[in-house]
Formats: sequence, C-alpha cells, structure tokens
Amino acid sequence: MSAEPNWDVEDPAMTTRASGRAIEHVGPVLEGQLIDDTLPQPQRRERTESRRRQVAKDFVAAVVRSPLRFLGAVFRGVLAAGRLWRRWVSVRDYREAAEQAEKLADKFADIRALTLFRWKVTGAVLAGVSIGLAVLDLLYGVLVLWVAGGVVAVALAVFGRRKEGSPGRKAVLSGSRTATWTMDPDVLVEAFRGAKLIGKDETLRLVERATRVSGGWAVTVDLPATRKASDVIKNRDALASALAVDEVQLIVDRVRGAGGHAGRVSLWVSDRDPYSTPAVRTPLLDVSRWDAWKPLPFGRDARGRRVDLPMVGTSLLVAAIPRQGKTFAARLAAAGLILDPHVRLYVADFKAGKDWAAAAQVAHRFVAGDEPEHVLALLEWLRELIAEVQGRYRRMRDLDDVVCPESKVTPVISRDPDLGMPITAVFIDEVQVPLDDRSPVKDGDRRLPAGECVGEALTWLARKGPAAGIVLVLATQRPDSQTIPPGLRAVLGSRFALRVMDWRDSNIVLGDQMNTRGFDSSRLLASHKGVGILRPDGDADEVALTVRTDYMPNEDWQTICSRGRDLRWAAGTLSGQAVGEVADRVITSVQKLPESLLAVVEYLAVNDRKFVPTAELVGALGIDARTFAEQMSELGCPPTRHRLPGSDGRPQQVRGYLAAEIRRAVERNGRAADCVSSNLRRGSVQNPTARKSL
Ligand SMILES: Nc1ncnc2c1ncn2[C@@H]1O[C@H](COP(=O)(O)OP(=O)(O)OP(=O)(O)O)[C@@H](O)[C@H]1O
Repeated sequence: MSAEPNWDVEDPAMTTRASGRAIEHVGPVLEGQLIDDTLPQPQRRERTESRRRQVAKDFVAAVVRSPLRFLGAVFRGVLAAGRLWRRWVSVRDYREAAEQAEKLADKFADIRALTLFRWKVTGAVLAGVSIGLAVLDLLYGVLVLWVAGGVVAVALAVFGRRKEGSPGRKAVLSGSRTATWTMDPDVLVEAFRGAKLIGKDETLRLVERATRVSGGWAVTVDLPATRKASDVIKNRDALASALAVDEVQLIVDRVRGAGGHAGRVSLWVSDRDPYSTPAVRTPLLDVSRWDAWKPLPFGRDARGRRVDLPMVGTSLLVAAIPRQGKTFAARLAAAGLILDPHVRLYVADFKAGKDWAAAAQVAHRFVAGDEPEHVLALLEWLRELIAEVQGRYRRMRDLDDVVCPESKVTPVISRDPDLGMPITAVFIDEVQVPLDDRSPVKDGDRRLPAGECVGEALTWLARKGPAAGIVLVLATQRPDSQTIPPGLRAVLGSRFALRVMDWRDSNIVLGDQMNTRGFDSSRLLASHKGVGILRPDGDADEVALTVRTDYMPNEDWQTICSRGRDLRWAAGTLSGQAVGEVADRVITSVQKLPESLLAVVEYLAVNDRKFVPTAELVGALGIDARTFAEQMSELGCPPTRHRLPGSDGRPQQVRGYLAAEIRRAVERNGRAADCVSSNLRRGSVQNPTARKSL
C-alpha cells in the first residue's frame, strides 16, 4: 500500500507560523490515494491492452496490404521463374562446366544443339498449353482461364515469396540504401555486417518492423546474443556509412527498461538532415508559470521528441566555442526557474552584453561586466551563498521529520517563506572570466588570486549546494582543464556540450572517454546552432543524447523575465536588486489608490500574510464589515474562503482576502505606490533575505 502525496497543493495550512501569530503550523496537508499494489496494476492491464490493440492494428494492416504483397510476390515469382528458364534454355550450367574445364570450344556444337532443342521444347510447351487452354475455354467457358491464371499466380507467388534463401530474396533496388533497407530487412543485416557490428554468419532479429516516424524510418532489432547495443551506439558512424546516410541522420538508441535489454537497439534514419528545419520555439512562452521542481523543457532530439532537463538538485555546465548557442541554452535553463516565483536568482553576465539584461528585473543579485570589480562582486555573492548553505543545513537539522525528512530541501520547504530556503539558482555566463582573474584577494590570512577563490567557492557550492536548494549553471567558451578546475568539473552534475574544438574539449565537458562511447561534440556541424550533446545528471536512462535546444530569441526571453517579475510581485517574493528596479517602475506608473484598499495595503505592509481573514481586517481597521466587503468587491477584489487552523487546532473554513489578490487590485488601482515601494525598499533592499509583504 502506498499513499501519493500531492505536493503541488499550495495551501496556507501547509505553511508554518511562529506561535503568537494568527496561523499555526498544522503540518503538510496530504491529498492521497490508497493503492493496493498486491492487486493487478492498471499499468500492466494497459500494457496488455496496448499490445492487443497493436496486434489488431497489425492484422488490419496485413489484410489491407495483402493484395499488394501478393502482387509483389507474383512479380518476384515471374522474375525468378524467368531467370530460371533463361538459365535452362541457354544451358548455362553445362556451358559453365565446359568453361571451367576449358573445353568450351569442344562442347560448343553440343551446347548449341541443346539450346536449340530447349527452345523447341519451350515453343512446343507454350503451343500445347495455349491450344489446351483454348479447347478448355471452348468447352467450359472463360472460367477455366481464370482458374488456370489463379493457379499459376499462386504458384508464382509461392515461388517468389520472401524467405531465407528464396529466389528473388536479395532485392536489387536502385536509389538510396536507406529506402532499400526499409523494404528489405536483409539490407539492414548486410549493413550491420558491413559495419562489423555483427559477424558474417550472424543475423538480426526484427522486434518492430520499419515504420514511418516523424520524417524518417524507425525500426527496432535485437542483436545476436554475443553483441551489445552500446557497441552499435559507439560505431554509429560505421553503420551510417553502411546505410549510406550522414551520421546526423542516423539515431541509435538502446531500448531500456521493461521492454528492452542490453542487446536491443532502436534505429531511426531521417530522410534528410533533421536539423535543417527551424528550431521549435520554447513552450515556456505559453505557460503562465512553471514549477522549478519539474524538469523543464530544454529541447528536442533529432526525432522531435521532447527532452526535459531537471534543474533542482543538480548543476549544469554548458560549453561551446563562440556563437554555437551557449548563452541561449543557459537562458533556457534560467527561463523555467524565472517562471517559478519561489526561485531566487543570482545572475552574473561576464559577457557583458545585453543577452542577460532582462534578468535584472527578477534577479536577487545581478551583475554584468568583465572587470575585476565584477569578479569581486561575484566572489562576495558566492561567499554569501556558502554562509547561506551552511545556515540552511543547520536549520534543517532543527526541523521536524515531517517537514524535513532528510537533510534536503523539499518542494514544501522551498516554498515556505518562513523557512527562508528558496531554490536559489546561480547563473554565470563566460565563467572563464572570473576563474582566470588574477586580482589579489584576502582569504583568511592568505592572499590569493580572485580566480582561485571563485573556483574554490564554486566547487564547494556545486558539491554541497544541490541538497540545500542551490542550482549552479555555468557557461563557458573555454572548457579546457586550465580554466575549469578538475575538482569543479567533477561535481557539476549535468553537462551540455555544444560544438567544441576537438574531442579532448568534448571529453572535458562530457566526461572522460565519452568520445569512445560515441559522444564527441567536436563532430557536430557548425551550421547546427543550438545542437549539443546533453549528459543529464542522475537516473536518466541514456548516458547522453544529442539535443537541439528550443529557440528563445531575445523578445521571448524579455517576455518571460517580465512574467517572472509579475509572478514574484504577486507572490511577494521579489527580492534584492530586482525590488529596486520594480519599485522605480511602480513609483512612476501608479496613481491614486482607493481609501479602503490603501488601508488594507498599509495593514499588510506591517502584517506579512498570504491570507488575511475579513474579521481580522475589519477589526483592525475599525470599519463596517458590509461596507468594506462592497468596496473591496467594487475594486475587483472579492473575498474567498480558505482553510485555517481554528482555536482547537483543526482546520476551519474562514472568509477573507488573499494577499496576492490584493496586490493585483493595487496594481490595477494604483496610488499607494510610494507607500508600497518605500516598504519594498525598506524591507527588501536593505535586507535581501527578509520576506516582503508586497
Ligand atoms: N536552439 C537554437 N536554434 C536556432 N538557433 C540558435 C539556437 N540557439 C542559438 N542559436 C543561434 O546561435 C546564435 C549564437 O547563440 P549564443 O549567443 O547563445 O552563442 P554563444 O555560444 O553564447 O556565443 P558567444 O560565445 O559568442 O557568447 C544566436 O544568435 C542564435 O541565433
């Protein structure tokens, strides 16, 4: 039996609150479904059903295709019978034997006589059959011709059927070999033999026959027992050559899990370069918010299948030579986190361009530049973050086992403002700049180059940070071992290598020996922008896979950043430098705020809350409950019902207002900007870790 908690529920009852305040901690509210896992599970039933459906589909397809297959078999039978007859009539076996014995000249007269005789026999048989058929036709009508034709067709079809060793078995088709193997699995077997992936006497077993899948042919085969699927992946180039396609057109995957084993390979051969079409726009543009705990949409593989990238609990290294899509890839990772208002962002852009500029409105800390002062600012943040991580571990030790079962930040902990442990993502573009900086800095009693201190701090954070909710994303143009310290590389969980200079650089990013396993990003094409090899962290099925990142041009990036700012503004999580940015905007844009709303805003500015009961507001503001409700409704802010713990500790339904709703009304109605923004400045800019009410 197991219970599945629904951690996505955002219920105020889940949040803790210090004693003496209106809301009390009642622990997480679980929504669960009891599952008796001793009974047959729906999944198994689904699998059987889908197999049954597949069998039915195959049957219908076989019936529909049978006339064509019959005609094909008859055609092959005619060709094979024709070939056999020509061999017979030209006495080829006798001629060949004479040739081999070098007695062709002696036997020539005999061969000619025999050939003439066989031609005569052929003519006599044809004449006899024709006369016989004509007589039968006269006696019994045209039906006889049909019956005779049918019998001959069936005989030819049987003669020409596809069967190991049958005549006509080796298809000799013109055109690309890719098209050929889809029609004749023998060609595929030959290609595997040609690429030395199976022996001369070995063969493949077809698991799923070739089908059309997104602009290419897909087929699944089992290798002979002595062969491994990983070797096919490793020697993809040889197989591509044997199939006469470019290696970017051939995708080879191992089939893992329940339906797979170490010798099962799925192949997909694209009709053309799969990256010649425009990249897909990021789906993040169409979502109003994202949950950072969910893997975020990162790109698509050559077959067009979605590739998602988990961010929380890991760190990411993105590397490439210039102009290959490194910043675009890092920004995609950032976009998903920006759309989660509970994520805190640190952005350091050492490229010092405008690529990251829009992030300033959401980032808790933002710096753009490549001077030593910017490196020192980064070092300052990293030290601040190390202290923060140490503090988090200390605080997690004191939390009860329900809230914090392991020494790890959970979704609930990360979203609880009282615990102050939000997911904190650190993005550093062109990380080689701070790592190479030689400015002397004090580290205890020592004076060290700033780059060394940055390297040490990043290594520490990459090692200890993930469990405490820290996500590191580093992008670099120079993945060489002098720039990225080996200790740092080793602890970065996920790697994304776009095109690099040579296999050594590729191995530095993806890991030792990855080129010998078939993953070498220096072999990617320069024209394939945004295409790279992703080596995901942890439990992913694949060792690595080639992915083209979703396309997110600057205007989409800006849209996502301003959406992230609005989300944080509404959730009250805008913090650090971003607050200053937003406050300035508010001051300039806001007009008069109605009295009742202003009073509520002021009350909330000092009483930080997600939900405030009507009774509490009415009492505190000394206004008539009914008039207040009417005024708030007019302002587009109706009350809602919410569950709060009552005096006996049990959850009760209470009428009141959500702070987020009130904030939206403020945005709509305006004026209290000065009050709001000064609160923001006071509460947040000076103390970035403090929680804000608005
Ligand atoms: N997924 C993608 N699909 C299509 N084009 C892309 C994709 N990703 C990046 N590009 C293109 O590649 C170009 C270079 O991208 P980007 O600026 O991210 O490169 P970079 O590696 O960061 O370069 P530099 O090292 O010079 O900063 C972009 O202008 C963009 O048009």
